[in-house]
Amino acid sequence: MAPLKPSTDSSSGNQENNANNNFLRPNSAIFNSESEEDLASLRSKSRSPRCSTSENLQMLNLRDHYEIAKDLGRGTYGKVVQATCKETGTKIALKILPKSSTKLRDFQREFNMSYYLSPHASIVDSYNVAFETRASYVFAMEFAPMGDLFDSIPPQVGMSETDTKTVLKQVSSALEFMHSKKLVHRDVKPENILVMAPDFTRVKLMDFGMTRRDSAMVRKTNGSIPYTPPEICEAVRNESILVTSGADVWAMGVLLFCMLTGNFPWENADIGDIYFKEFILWQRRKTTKIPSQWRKFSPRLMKFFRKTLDIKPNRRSPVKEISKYMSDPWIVRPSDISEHESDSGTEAEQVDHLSIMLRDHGIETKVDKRVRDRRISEWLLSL
Ligand SMILES: Nc1ncnc2c1ncn2[C@@H]1O[C@H](COP(=O)(O)OP(=O)(O)OP(=O)(O)O)[C@@H](O)[C@H]1O
Repeated sequence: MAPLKPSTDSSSGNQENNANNNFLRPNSAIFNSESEEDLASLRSKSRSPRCSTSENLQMLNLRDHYEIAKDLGRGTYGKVVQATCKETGTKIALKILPKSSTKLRDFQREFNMSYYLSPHASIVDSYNVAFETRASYVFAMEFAPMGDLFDSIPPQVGMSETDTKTVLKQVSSALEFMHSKKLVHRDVKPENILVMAPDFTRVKLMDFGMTRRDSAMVRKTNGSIPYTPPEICEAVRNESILVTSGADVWAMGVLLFCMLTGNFPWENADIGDIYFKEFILWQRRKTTKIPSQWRKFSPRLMKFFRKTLDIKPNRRSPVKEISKYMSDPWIVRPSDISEHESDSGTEAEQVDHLSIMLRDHGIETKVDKRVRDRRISEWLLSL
């Protein structure tokens, strides 16, 4: 089981772009101009513009208008700073994306998405403020004094069941809202959930840089992190991939595991990852043995995981399904789990079991790794 580390960390499973560590950046392919206009007009219908917007970027000197207090976080190409507006005294967060690594179109898309979605209670409130400086594009959003959820998950311990349920209820509501608008977030992870109250009764989804229309085709330009679903992990660089809400459902399942354990379930949802392989064998009912790191969960929660973490995106439950499990216990005490373990073998036995099954299905291990992994994935999908 992989210890929980920030998923921008190069050790968190990024295989393709570790060198420049840009695997979480928005893809450049994507929204056609028609969709872009749709969003802009929807946004202006729902909220009234107050000042410089992404369609009409004003050139400003940042420090003339804002007092910068400190860095709140750095993404791959940009950063977020805490600032106070000199004119109004309002404390805000500014997302600053350098022009050297950000296309205007990508900036506009992210700002428009954030602003359009922000009326939802569990989505970060974006102000209608976007401008450019000599070197950067900038937009404003509400400031979250408690930072992001990643820092609230005790490593290798996890959060309490109550707090996890409180968070998940809000995140699933935000995702349900996005999915109802045919939008897919595509970057659900603790670093993109802001904590607004110490008891987690107010958390907010943020960072819409990767958000795209459901059913759009995008190119894979980024590597994989533990939240990336298998259908995207297996795609090669520049391959066209279909955007589906199932990607958010998968990431939500991984997020739930991380919150309850303080660990990642695997580094990559790729058949070359032993922890993923073990889980999928159980998920596809090829073994009744629950992998060890999942044994603290109740049968009801395992049922939810089985429906959420399905290899086939179209078989995954919609995010709202989580509401059916909210009143169930999720964690069983260690004394309650012997029953789950009764049919277990060692992890090594399970891996042997997989190798034998692969051999029985004619999948050689001496072919090129990518070809082999693709064949294994195809075989698993056909089970
Ligand atoms: N409104 C805010 N209030 C407080 N902290 C924030 C706020 N927005 C962002 N942060 C912090 O800054 C970090 C980076 O922000 P963000 O995810 O928007 O940047 P990014 O460049 O898109 O990152 P990534 O590389 O993950 O895509 C967040 O993980 C969070 O810790």
